[in-house]
Amino acid sequence: MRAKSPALKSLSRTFRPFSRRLVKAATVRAMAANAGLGLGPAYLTAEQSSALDAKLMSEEYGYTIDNLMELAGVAVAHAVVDMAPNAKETKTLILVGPGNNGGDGLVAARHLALFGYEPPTLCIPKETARPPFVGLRKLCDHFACPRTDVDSAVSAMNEGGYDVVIDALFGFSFSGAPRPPFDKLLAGVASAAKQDKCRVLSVDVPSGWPVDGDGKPSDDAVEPQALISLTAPKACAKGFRGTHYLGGRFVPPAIAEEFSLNLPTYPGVAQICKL
Ligand SMILES: NC(=O)C1=CN([C@@H]2O[C@H](COP(=O)(O)OP(=O)(O)OC[C@H]3O[C@@H](n4cnc5c(N)ncnc54)[C@H](O)[C@@H]3O)[C@@H](O)[C@H]2O)[C@@H](O)CC1
Ligand SMILES: [K+]
Repeated sequence: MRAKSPALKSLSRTFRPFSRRLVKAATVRAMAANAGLGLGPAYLTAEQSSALDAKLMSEEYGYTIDNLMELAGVAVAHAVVDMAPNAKETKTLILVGPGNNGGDGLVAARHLALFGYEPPTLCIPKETARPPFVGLRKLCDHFACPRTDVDSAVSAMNEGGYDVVIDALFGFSFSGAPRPPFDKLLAGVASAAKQDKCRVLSVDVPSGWPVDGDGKPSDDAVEPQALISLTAPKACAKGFRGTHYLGGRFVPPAIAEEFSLNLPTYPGVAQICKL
């Protein structure tokens, strides 16, 4: 090893405390990020979200959609408990979409009924005829969740008939302009939220918002009071100013690292945390 010159020795003596402090600061920043205290989690694009989804359900990791949907849905139910803890006096409507986002809503309905809430009313404009949706709807019937149609749901939301509306219409696979009959339902929930007729909790993505966009696309789009991001928040939620929950406490550490998720630490045994 080459010997240090006296000048270099003196320089390194002078700067050692600072470099130690810098290293320490970097460590603290990383820890703070991991604990969700400072830098916050990564915001995923639609493409990254679906790659992450595929990884979780790959042969290597072994999750099934039923596993993930159950944990996502139970987290949604926990977010409702946080928003409206008075179970007996909370009337809930769940807008159920045709994909997995809708499946999360169906799971949440059952858990809310199990938690002692009045069984949530379901508005399912399009019944997806394959597993796990068929079974999830059957279970909701066994938990006495009533059904409503699009027109009745729109009127009731705008007349203050529900305290909480869960928007489980579309998640990270939504694209383009909403097609009928979802367009009418989205316009209905957006106007009810705007007039404070109910509190809207959106699941994973506020339905109708472009997933990779930078927020609410137009004045007519729904602006939910609360959002529960699943696994990790999506790009469109970066500027979200309402109550922002994170759920989906199922990510193996290696996947969190591979996707640089920077997830916060969930407190204790909680299924959700606030971002
Ligand atoms: N790994 C995860 O993070 C997990 C994600 N889950 C949920 O799964 C969601 C993604 O599910 P999917 O990939 O099934 O997709 P989505 O539930 O986002 O929606 C796909 C459905 O919406 C329809 N659609 C798309 N754009 C439309 C438009 N403009 N008008 C009308 N219909 C339209 C499609 O035809 C398809 O039927 C996530 O957002 C999350 O809620 C959970 O179920 C499980 C775990
Ligand atoms: K949604």
